[in-house]
Amino acid sequence: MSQHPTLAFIGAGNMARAIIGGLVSNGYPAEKIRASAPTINKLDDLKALGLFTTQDNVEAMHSADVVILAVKPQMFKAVLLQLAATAAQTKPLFISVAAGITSSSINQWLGGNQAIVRCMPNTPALVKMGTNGLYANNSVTPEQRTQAEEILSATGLTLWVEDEELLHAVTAVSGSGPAYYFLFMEAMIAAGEKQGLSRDMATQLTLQTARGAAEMAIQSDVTPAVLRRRVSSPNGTTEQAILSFQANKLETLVEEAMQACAARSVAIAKELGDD
Ligand SMILES: NC(=O)C1=CN([C@@H]2O[C@H](COP(=O)(O)OP(=O)(O)OC[C@H]3O[C@@H](n4cnc5c(N)ncnc54)[C@H](OP(=O)(O)O)[C@@H]3O)[C@@H](O)[C@H]2O)C=CC1
Ligand SMILES: O=C(O)[C@@H]1CCC=N1
Repeated sequence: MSQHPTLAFIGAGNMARAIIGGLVSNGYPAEKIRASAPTINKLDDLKALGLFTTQDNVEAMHSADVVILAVKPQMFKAVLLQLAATAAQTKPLFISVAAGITSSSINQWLGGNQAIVRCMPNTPALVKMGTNGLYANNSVTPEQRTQAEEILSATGLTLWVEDEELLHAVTAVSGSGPAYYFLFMEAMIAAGEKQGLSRDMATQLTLQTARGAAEMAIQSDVTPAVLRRRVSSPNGTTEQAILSFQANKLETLVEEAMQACAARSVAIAKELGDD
């Protein structure tokens, strides 16, 4: 990034910390990052990293070029109403990472005419392996679009959607997706242990296999389905595991889980939004 805009994180929980960690380890100057949250002692580690920390959201936002909204969706309305007066004066770029809450609700709560990028990130941002689905409202300038993309690409992949509704699907795939893989890892570790491996060995084998499979799929010019078939020798061992997954309807389980995830994102917009 040629210049480092001043960033203010409103909310400094799991997602904000993953993005901050990714940015700082990518060389983003800590003194250009501010963070606010109500429990000041939870911010000690961020302060130790060199960030300016405060309990006062308006103070964090003051003179920030980009304000990253990283509180729970339930807190959005109250927090944005508090920021509206400053937003009208300073006109920063807002980046919201909240699931469900629409850009029109955010704009309304901020008093209107605000440049808003909605981002659906994920926690692997912490290790610069994040995935960000981005949407910009009509007030976002081309320069601000580039700015948002530069900031978030320091944490991983960035892809834009032109239809905001698609962020529900992005949430179901990549926003919540790390949890599905963690669950699968938990299950593989437990099953490996049941077959006699130590917990440590089952964990190492599982995690390296997940890393290897993901890296291979990314680097390969063939689909995951082809790679799967290459592991599955005819009448071999893998075939039995795949047949067992299919008999237990893995594809249906995944589809239903992702539909439930997207439906919750739609419901959050209705329950908590003002559209
Ligand atoms: N976790 C994830 O994997 C992902 C999360 N998101 C989105 O990120 C957002 C945050 O989620 P997550 O980080 O998991 O949640 P957390 O509960 O971990 O973090 C919420 C943060 O908000 C702070 N907070 C609470 N009230 C206020 C307030 N009034 N003003 C300022 N800060 C406040 C909390 O501080 P304190 O601890 O002091 O109460 C905490 O730092 C959500 O909108 C979620 O949809 C999006 C993609 C992935
Ligand atoms: O579970 C949640 O609501 C958030 C949004 C996507 C991932 N975590």
